[in-house]
Amino acid sequence: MSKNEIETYQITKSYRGETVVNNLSLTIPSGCIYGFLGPNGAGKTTTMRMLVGLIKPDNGSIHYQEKELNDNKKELLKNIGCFIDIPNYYPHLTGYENLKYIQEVTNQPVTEVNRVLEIVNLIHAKDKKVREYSLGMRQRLGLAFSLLNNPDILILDEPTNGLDPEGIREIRELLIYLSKEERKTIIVSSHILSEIESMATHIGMINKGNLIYQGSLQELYETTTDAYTITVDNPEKVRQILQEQSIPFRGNHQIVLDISPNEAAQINEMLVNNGINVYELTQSKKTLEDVFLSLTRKDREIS
Ligand SMILES: Nc1ncnc2c1ncn2[C@@H]1O[C@H](COP(=O)(O)OP(=O)(O)OP(=O)(O)O)[C@@H](O)[C@H]1O
Repeated sequence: MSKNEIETYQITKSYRGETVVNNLSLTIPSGCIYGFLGPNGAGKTTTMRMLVGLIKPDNGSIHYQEKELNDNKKELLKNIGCFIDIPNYYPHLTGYENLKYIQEVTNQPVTEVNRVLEIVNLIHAKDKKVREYSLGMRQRLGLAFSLLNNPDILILDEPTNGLDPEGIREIRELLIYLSKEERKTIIVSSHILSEIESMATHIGMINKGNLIYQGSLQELYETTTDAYTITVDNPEKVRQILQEQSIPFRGNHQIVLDISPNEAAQINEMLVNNGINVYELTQSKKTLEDVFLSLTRKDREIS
């Protein structure tokens, strides 16, 4: 198996002269959970529609294990399960009957229906009519659709949208299970950053159709600094020392520095050597939300 399951090369899509996905090159390693992040209207759904062949890029190409999507559509799509918008269910039919319909149309073994209902934890509700399902149950039924035929790749557009914390937790645990136990490669989009943070191994962030970050979650944390708040006996003198040393800081009432743990130790020592009593040096880890906002801010400054 190739190291990268999915690669896009500079894909672009415009609607009525407006570019909504711009030269986007994504690299999605095999077996990862790739959190695809971006604010509303960033181009996530459009990208995912291109990934599953629902729409074609105007430029660029999409490859699954080095095979071009357009040239091998039938073969490749068999191995991709997707959840882009909640499927149109037959509300008067049960969950089981809805899945059975698709199973028959797509000519899959009948055992697939119970298998996927078990995975998404709907087996107990399989004989309930879909119109009686909660939103969370409908979302999970949508995931069951994507799991029919046991694809290696799952492309899921905001599967936690509109769910309560319990529903979100269930989907998160399900995706972690599918990744770890069933070795699936999963692309999952969201604008709930903390959600993605708790399950993704890799991150792609887009803003206005442009890629602003891509890499492992680990790398993202390593390349970003933490915020340190310092409490001292003489804040005025500390501000003066920091200015003299050209060390940037922020905060009106408190002194906050965006620095690495090593730099924090050095600054602490330097302040003590200057006769300052340092009462407290508190580290607050940046959340993905902080990182995202600072990256989009940078992107805005550039554009
Ligand atoms: N079929 C279409 N025709 C015209 N414009 C479109 C079409 N599909 C998407 N757009 C526009 O493309 C932009 C990106 O939309 P897209 O749905 O891909 O973003 P998104 O990141 O998924 O946003 P959200 O989180 O709100 O779902 C939006 O400005 C949207 O209005």
